[in-house]
Order: sequence, then C-alpha cells, then structure tokens
Amino acid sequence: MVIDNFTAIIFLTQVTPIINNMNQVRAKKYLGQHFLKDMGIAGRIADSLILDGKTSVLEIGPGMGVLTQFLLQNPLIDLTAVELDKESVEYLHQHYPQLNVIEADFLKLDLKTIFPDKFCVIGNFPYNISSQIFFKMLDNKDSIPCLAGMIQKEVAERIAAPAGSKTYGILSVLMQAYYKIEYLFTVHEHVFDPPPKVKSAVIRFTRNEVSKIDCDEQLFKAVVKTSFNQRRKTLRNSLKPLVEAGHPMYADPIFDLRPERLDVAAFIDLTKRVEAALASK
Ligand SMILES: C[S@@+](CC[C@H](N)C(=O)[O-])C[C@H]1O[C@@H](n2cnc3c(N)ncnc32)[C@H](O)[C@@H]1O
Repeated sequence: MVIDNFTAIIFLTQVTPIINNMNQVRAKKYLGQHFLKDMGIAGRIADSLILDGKTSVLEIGPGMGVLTQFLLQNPLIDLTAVELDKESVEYLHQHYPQLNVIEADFLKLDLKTIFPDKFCVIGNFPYNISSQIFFKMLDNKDSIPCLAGMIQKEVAERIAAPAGSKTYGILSVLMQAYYKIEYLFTVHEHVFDPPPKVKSAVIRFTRNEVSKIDCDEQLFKAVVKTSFNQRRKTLRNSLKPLVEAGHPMYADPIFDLRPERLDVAAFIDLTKRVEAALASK
C-alpha cells in the first residue's frame, strides 16, 4: 500500500491511542495542564502537608502522578485523587493501579459524601480554577485542617497579602480569617512541560485552632464580598446594598475607609456593626 502524506496524517490520527507513543499525556491548555518535571520540587510539595497521624488526603489534578508517587509512599497518607482528564486517568490506572482515582471535576465533587470526616488537600492545582478551589475549600473549612499546593505566584501573594496592600482582597480576608497562611517557596517556569507564562508558588494553609470569627459567619462573608465589590469606593458607599444610605451606623469614621485598609479583626468589627444595624430595622 502506498501512503501519501495526507493519508498518513489521517491514519495516525485514527490510531493514536489514549496514551500516546511517548507514553505521556498530551498537555491540554484548557485543563491548565503544565506537568512538573522536577522530582525534587515534587517531593518538597508532597512533604509540605502537616499531618496529624493517619490522614485522608485528596490530591486535585494528579496528571501523570509526579506528586502522587511521593504521596503513595507516605504511610500516614490515605490517598484519593480527582482528575478531570480522561487521558490522565488512563495513565494513572496503568502506572499506579493501587491509586483510588475519581474521574471528575473537583468543583462538582460532593466532598462530604467522599470524606465524611476530616481530610487534607494537596496538588499542583490547575491555575485557571485556583480561586474556585479556595472558595470550595472555605465552604468545607470545618473538614479541612490543612491544604498545601502549587498555584500561580501572583495568586499566592494576593492571598497572603497583608491589609493595606494593593492586592489584598476577598480571598485574602476570608482565607486569613480561618487559616494560617505560609508562602513556602517560588517555582520557576522552566521546571514544567509545557512551561506556563507565569511563575508559581507553593503555599500552605493550616486551619486556626481557635476561631477568630465571633460574629455571624454568613454575614461576615457577605460584608467582605460587598465591601470589595467596589474596592475603590469607601465602605459608606460600597455597603449600601446591605444597609441603606443615611443609616446612623455610617456616622462612624471607619466608613470613610476603603476595604483594603481593614484587617480580619476590623472586618469582624464591621460585621457586628452591620448586624446591629440590620437588627435595629
Ligand atoms: C498544573 S496540572 C498538574 C499535573 C500534575 N499534578 C503535575 O504536577 O504534573 C493540573 C492538573 O489538574 C487537572 N484538572 C484541571 N481541571 C480540573 C478539575 N476541574 N478537576 C480535577 N482536575 C482538574 C488537569 O487535567 C491537570 O492534570
């Protein structure tokens, strides 16, 4: 049989197996796939969780298992992985048959059903959904004592930013309210295949043993989100959707401030004022 170039391309496309000839998963941009090549860094990330005895751990986005291989070796870790990419799941089944891997979107996972008790979270996270991962973590904060992983450096800096800094925002306040945050180390682009356009960072969150939040938690979240929805405005202007303009509450000079000036304690105080104003209606 004579195969011209065109026929050869069709032929190759049709017979390309799920795992390609290199026995590697082909990186897909829409899934945020940047595979870590550096075993030293993978080992450091896998070691960064703080474990209190034998612990259930969820790895988000194991890809080809560069972190997974270290996690599976740790006798304290009872590992489950969630991976959205079918090709990666096939790869994991072949290379790590002992791994419990769920083929699903982490954001749609019912965590309470899978982990009725406490569990930790780890991963070299898909950067396109890192904020959503943290909001989901906050929704499950009572079950998650520790999370460690790699995200975009800029996002890690933003979450760890102190009050008063330009990048301080909703996630900084909410995560700092419930977790101790440690920026562990920076990771350069060249250790990934394909390299991302941005630098990365490994960050760790450890749940505060004593809750700082002694106000209504739902209202606290609403006050933080509403305040930052218009971050260039003063609190007097931005909080109007919660408490109507002209309310006596606004006489206090705290409402002259922009939201980035307030640390967690000040947001708790603000929430109590809003709560009192709503109760006095
Ligand atoms: C940055 S890659 C990291 C892969 C691997 N852990 C590594 O370090 O080489 C992110 C991984 O998350 C997976 N992923 C993307 N979106 C996901 C989602 N919504 N739920 C679960 N996994 C997802 C991707 O398929 C990819 O394998």
